[in-house]
Amino acid sequence: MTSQKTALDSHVRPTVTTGPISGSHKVYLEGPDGLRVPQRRVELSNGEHLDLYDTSGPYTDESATIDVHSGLEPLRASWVAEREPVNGAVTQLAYAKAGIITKEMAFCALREGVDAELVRREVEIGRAVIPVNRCHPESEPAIIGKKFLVKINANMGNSAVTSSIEEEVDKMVWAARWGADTIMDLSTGKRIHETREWIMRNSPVPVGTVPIYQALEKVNGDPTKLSWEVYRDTIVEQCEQGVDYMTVHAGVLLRYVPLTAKRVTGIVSRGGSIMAAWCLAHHQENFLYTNYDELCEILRRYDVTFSLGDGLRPGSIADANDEAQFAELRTLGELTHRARALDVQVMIEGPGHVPMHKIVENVRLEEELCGEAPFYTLGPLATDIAPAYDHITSAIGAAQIAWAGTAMLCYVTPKEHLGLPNRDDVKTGVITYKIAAHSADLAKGHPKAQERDDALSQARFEFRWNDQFNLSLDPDTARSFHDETLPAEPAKTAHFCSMCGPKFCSMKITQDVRKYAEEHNLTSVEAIEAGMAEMSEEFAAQGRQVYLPVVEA
Ligand SMILES: C[C@H]1O[C@@H](n2cnc3c(N)ncnc32)[C@H](O)[C@@H]1O
Ligand SMILES: Cc1ncc(COP(=O)(O)O)c(N)n1
Ligand code: MET
Ligand code: SF4
Ligand SMILES: [Zn+2]
Repeated sequence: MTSQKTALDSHVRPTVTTGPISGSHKVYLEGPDGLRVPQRRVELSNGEHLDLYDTSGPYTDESATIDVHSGLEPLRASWVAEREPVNGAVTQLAYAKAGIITKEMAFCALREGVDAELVRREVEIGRAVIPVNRCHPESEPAIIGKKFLVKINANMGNSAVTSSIEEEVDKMVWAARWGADTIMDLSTGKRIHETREWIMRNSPVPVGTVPIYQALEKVNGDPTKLSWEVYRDTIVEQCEQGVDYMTVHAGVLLRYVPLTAKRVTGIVSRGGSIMAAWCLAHHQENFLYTNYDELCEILRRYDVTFSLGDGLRPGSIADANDEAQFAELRTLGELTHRARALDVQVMIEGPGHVPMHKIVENVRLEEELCGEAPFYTLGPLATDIAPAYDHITSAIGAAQIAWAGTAMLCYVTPKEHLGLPNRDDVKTGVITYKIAAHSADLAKGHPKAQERDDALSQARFEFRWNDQFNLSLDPDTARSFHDETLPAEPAKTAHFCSMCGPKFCSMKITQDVRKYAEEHNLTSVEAIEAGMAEMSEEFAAQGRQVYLPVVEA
């Protein structure tokens, strides 16, 4: 285990422990121009190994941040410094339009095992984004788009009620370690700027924020006191700090607010409710909408990606796919095209609470209205009735919406609707969403997705217990569950576990069947049938039983 330190204020220096995920270590994929992409390699007991394509890898043997703070240059520092603007812009979108493959694009291509030209092309047409602020050189670029692996985001940040800087940095490290592709700092409590500074300088993954939260804090929590000027100063401050993408609720228009009046749960988006309150109090159009061009200009200077917020998303099954939600989506479509014309990258945030039969319509409409900009959805929860299990209710919706084309899934933790998640909740949320994202990758037929399932299944069938654990999303928990009943070392190669015991282990019986067939040269159907009867007697003599298949005449 290593402990990470930074050169920031020593009075609040958090000590964060990271360490390898069981049975794996860090290796590098080598690309052109000295490009190196960290990967997590699992060494198997049969002498093989598997490089996991789906994990960034920094928190395996060591963290990327150790590199940063051990005096090595941050990954992207020279990439950013060497580059000239194109058409006055420094965004990945501008470079892609100019036909340039940036280092970030090459890095993403290597990481995903695809051609760099595919990455450039998808960025150019806006179907993928690479959120990489020029001022966040520490981060390892990731590509978000439906042609690529489904990504997951982990939310964190303090609230006025609880949490400290140490706890929030700890959550960031924990989220990245278990496989979050991006994180969002949604702090609304004390020391927002300082908390974010700690997260930014230590995070190896892109960081998103919702700037209206900090703007509201600056006016003491009174939404009516907000103004474009306060907001603009806040985003410039966050751009300078290196925030890679920002949620902007510019689609909550004054005339849409009444559409929520008859909803069961009204406006559940924090940003959405703040903007609705401002619009009504001033009876003016949303200042994010009216100042949108200037907003684009600012984000363009840093290459910050828009995450156009779904301020009117449904917060209950009853409110799903209603007029308020889709009216806002149409406006987000307009804003997408305006930002793209100015070379600013765009993602679109999506719901929320949606029953399964209403999920696909959300994706198709988003694609149509927003020119296939990457969809970034919060779950959605497929039912409202299981508080304390909303990581599950939402993973059901998340797997389906990802299969239908959502590019990034925002996790939901077991604490949703109940309180601020802690570090354990962060891990549960991340693992749950890795399951949803990977299930979608499999169903979408991503060429590398099945490799891992096959490797784990093979290990399982061959009773290589340690390999089964090490190939899993959460080796620690898998191992501890197994060891709860069979902790002794020999059990790690035993041909059974405590579920069925030695005589009823179906995989063990299958192996016996195969072995017997091989030994008796039972290669034809007739021979197998003859052999089965014989084997049955042999097994019976050992006090075991096999059921012979009934073969129709
Ligand atoms: C949009 C989503 O963001 C989540 N959310 C809002 N604030 C925080 C926080 N500080 N930590 C974790 N999740 C948060 C809520 O769960 C909401 O559903
Ligand atoms: C996928 C997604 N949707 C929304 C938000 C913002 O939260 P809010 O809209 O409640 O301010 C978010 N951070 N991520
Ligand atoms: N659970 C709510 C939702 O579905 C969010 C509550 S906290 C802003 O969006
Ligand atoms: S999660 Fe809690 S604080 Fe947030 S909207 Fe729901 S009830 Fe309100
Ligand atoms: Zn909710």
